[in-house]
Amino acid sequence: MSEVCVRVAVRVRPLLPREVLHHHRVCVRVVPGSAQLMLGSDRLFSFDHAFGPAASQDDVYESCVQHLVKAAVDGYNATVFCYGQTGSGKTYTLGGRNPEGGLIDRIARDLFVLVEDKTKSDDAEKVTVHVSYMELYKDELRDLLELPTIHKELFIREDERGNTGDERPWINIFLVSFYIIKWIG
Ligand SMILES: Nc1ncnc2c1ncn2[C@@H]1O[C@H](COP(=O)(O)OP(=O)(O)OP(=O)(O)O)[C@@H](O)[C@H]1O
Repeated sequence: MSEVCVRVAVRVRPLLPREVLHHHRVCVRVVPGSAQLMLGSDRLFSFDHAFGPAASQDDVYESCVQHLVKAAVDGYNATVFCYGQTGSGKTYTLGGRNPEGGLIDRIARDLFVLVEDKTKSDDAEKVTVHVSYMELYKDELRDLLELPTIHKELFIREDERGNTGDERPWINIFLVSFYIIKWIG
């Protein structure tokens, strides 16, 4: 695995139909064959990965995320997060409401394949997968696995070992085991 702990990818989304209609123009472009982005004609920014408007969800997943799923199953901590201004494509990239699916779909698919492989190996241990799904919007925390709580005050707490999520019932945590989802909240 790479020695670098934090890697940054930039993704330029295509113009939306309404932007084309309003004659908006793209002002950034990926320098071909590089991980650099040119803003205007002379401002160059370097990243670990740079994806242009034609990049697919698979391109992003396979270059930036897939190896982290493997690492997580091998016992490493891994975090992937999207950051950007409103409308820049964070939800799209993660997988919200588009037929191609996104990172979350691909992570879930590969995670269970890897977990299943692991449980078949000779030194197999019991593997459990937990999932929580929350959104921090402005200063409000929303539990996306229990929409009726959307207007409740929710908190994230850490225990003495730095683990989050033990503060149930604040945030729902579901135990997921081989595609069977059981409520343990
Ligand atoms: N790579 C892409 N290819 C095609 N359409 C995209 C792409 N990225 C984003 N879009 C479209 O751009 C619009 C805005 O994207 P999205 O909702 O993902 O932004 P966001 O960063 O999550 O915004 P917000 O912070 O407001 O929730 C959506 O209509 C989405 O379908």
